[in-house]
Amino acid sequence: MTIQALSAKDAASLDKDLMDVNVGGWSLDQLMELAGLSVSQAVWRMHPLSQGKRVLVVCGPGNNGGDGLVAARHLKHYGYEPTIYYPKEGKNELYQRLKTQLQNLSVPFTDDLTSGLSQSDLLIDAIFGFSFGGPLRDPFGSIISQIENAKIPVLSVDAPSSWDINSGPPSSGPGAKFMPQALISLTAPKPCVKYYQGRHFIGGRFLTTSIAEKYGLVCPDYQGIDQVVEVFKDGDGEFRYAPKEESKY
Ligand SMILES: NC(=O)C1=CN([C@@H]2O[C@H](COP(=O)(O)OP(=O)(O)OC[C@H]3O[C@@H](n4cnc5c(N)ncnc54)[C@H](O)[C@@H]3O)[C@@H](O)[C@H]2O)[C@H](O)CC1
Ligand SMILES: [K+]
Repeated sequence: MTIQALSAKDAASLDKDLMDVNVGGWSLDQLMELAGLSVSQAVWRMHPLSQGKRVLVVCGPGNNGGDGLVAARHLKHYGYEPTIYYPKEGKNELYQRLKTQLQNLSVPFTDDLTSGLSQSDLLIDAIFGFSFGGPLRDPFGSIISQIENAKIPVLSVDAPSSWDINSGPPSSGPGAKFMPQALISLTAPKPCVKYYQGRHFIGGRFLTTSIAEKYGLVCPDYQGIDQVVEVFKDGDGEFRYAPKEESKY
């Protein structure tokens, strides 16, 4: 079965449905916890501890950044050594709580991206997700330039930051050459995945059949306790779930 993409507008609307007390019934904290847990499991799959424990988590000011903060906490418990680069901190209490949780685990925060990059084995791009709208405002142009030239693998959360959610990478400037090694789409891939080449996971195990049907989606075929499922591009460029017997999990 092919996997349908979710436009930026539909992703925001689906998010609202999930959090409607009479529709999905979820709170933002719950969704973010599951999203961040999925990100941490994608790291476990693509970059096991044996490939290096030092993970630089670059967080943006919105909920994409919140997913990164949650993922960092789980990674710390798995035995990784996360460091957070959070140049524009989100203002609401949820982000402050996530930050306190990390500080209580002695997870360091750095304001030096250059050193962070040189001292890490993997980077998590949790800068922007489905609410990104270009062009990049300061200080993110130079941050994206540094990340797209990074020598370490990158896992992007929900979308490669700086890419337009619907139309993909910018034609020039920061982000034009950005092609992360791995991507985890939350709930469903966004249309920009058409331009993406790399390892691709889906996570955010909170979709139900009725909400999926409303948006023309298929619930990902999660196996057992997994919070991620890997997807593959077939010869027609369509994304498909791995058949059950071929699942790596
Ligand atoms: N249902 C789900 O799948 C869930 C996904 N989650 C994650 O939430 C993000 C979307 O979060 P949101 O807060 O709406 O927005 P973003 O984090 O994408 O970004 C908003 C943030 O970025 C600033 N910004 C936007 N454009 C620019 C720009 N050109 N230059 C600089 N700054 C920009 C804007 O001002 C805001 O501050 C989704 O992708 C998932 O990762 C939830 O965690 C759970 C449910
Ligand atoms: K991102």
